[in-house]
Amino acid sequence: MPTKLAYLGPEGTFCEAALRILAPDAERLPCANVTAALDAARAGEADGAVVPLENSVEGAITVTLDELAWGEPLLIGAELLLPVEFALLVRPGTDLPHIKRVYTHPAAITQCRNYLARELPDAVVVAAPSTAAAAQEVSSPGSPYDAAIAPSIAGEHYGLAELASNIGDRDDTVTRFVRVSRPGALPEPTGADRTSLVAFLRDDHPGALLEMLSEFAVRGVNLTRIESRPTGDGIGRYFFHFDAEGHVAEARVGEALSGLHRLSDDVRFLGSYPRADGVSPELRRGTSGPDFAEAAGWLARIRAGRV
Ligand SMILES: O=C(O)C(=O)Cc1ccccc1
Repeated sequence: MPTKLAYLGPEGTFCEAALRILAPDAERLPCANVTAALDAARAGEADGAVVPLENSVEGAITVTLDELAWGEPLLIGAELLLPVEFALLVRPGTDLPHIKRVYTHPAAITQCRNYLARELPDAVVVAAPSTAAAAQEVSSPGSPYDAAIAPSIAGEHYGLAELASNIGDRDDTVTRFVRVSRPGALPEPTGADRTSLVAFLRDDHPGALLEMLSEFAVRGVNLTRIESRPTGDGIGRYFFHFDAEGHVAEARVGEALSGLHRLSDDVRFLGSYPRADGVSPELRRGTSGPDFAEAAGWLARIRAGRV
């Protein structure tokens, strides 16, 4: 039976492009937003979902971080780094001076800031559920929007003209997408893996975050992302997202996570999965699997009085 994956639709989003690379044979279920895509995976309407997690210019896609932290647990099983290029798409015949209202996903607004300031300084820019949703809307005859910022492919799909190409502030922008599914067996360690988790503070005190970070530091686990997100319980209340190098099956990562578990209110494991860039961690002396095994053997010996 082919896999069915939900994603941030409609057809023509960057998310769809990511899904096609991550799972070329999967059946695709376009959803109106990230929450709907993850809920489809949670409810079993799909076997999983592909959603954007962060991009190299603007940072986190916070809706994804928050969705993964709350609600029914989902596990990340794969990631993909997708270069993103933005096009300015219009109904055929529209030219630049006639563009008063631009529609696109918030991540595209922040990544095309210079172009918008330079070429369309007076245009109102409105947030859309996705880039392709914006293109689809602009293609409808009575649309209040004059242009969409979206991938070129969305322009082709919805019959729009490409008025300007590659309008991102940087031409090396990359978005990280993840494939998530309901909890099950983890991918095997590959030697170049990433582990994602969220941790909730037990109590607020000086050094609380430092204590969490120390659990990684003392075991030689490098972090690749750390994010604080509000818990919603009032100003100043935060929880933390971590991406760490390595797989939970490895001693140094596993022990860091159990250390974190001991001092946190709650730790939600979000998965261990192969890194898209294939980079293996540089292990510091004394932090390899055999080092941990040797130390455990030593401890067992001295506990048995064999000194
Ligand atoms: O709206 C899309 O096409 C997405 O997949 C989300 C997004 C938007 C802008 C940059 C990267 C991802």
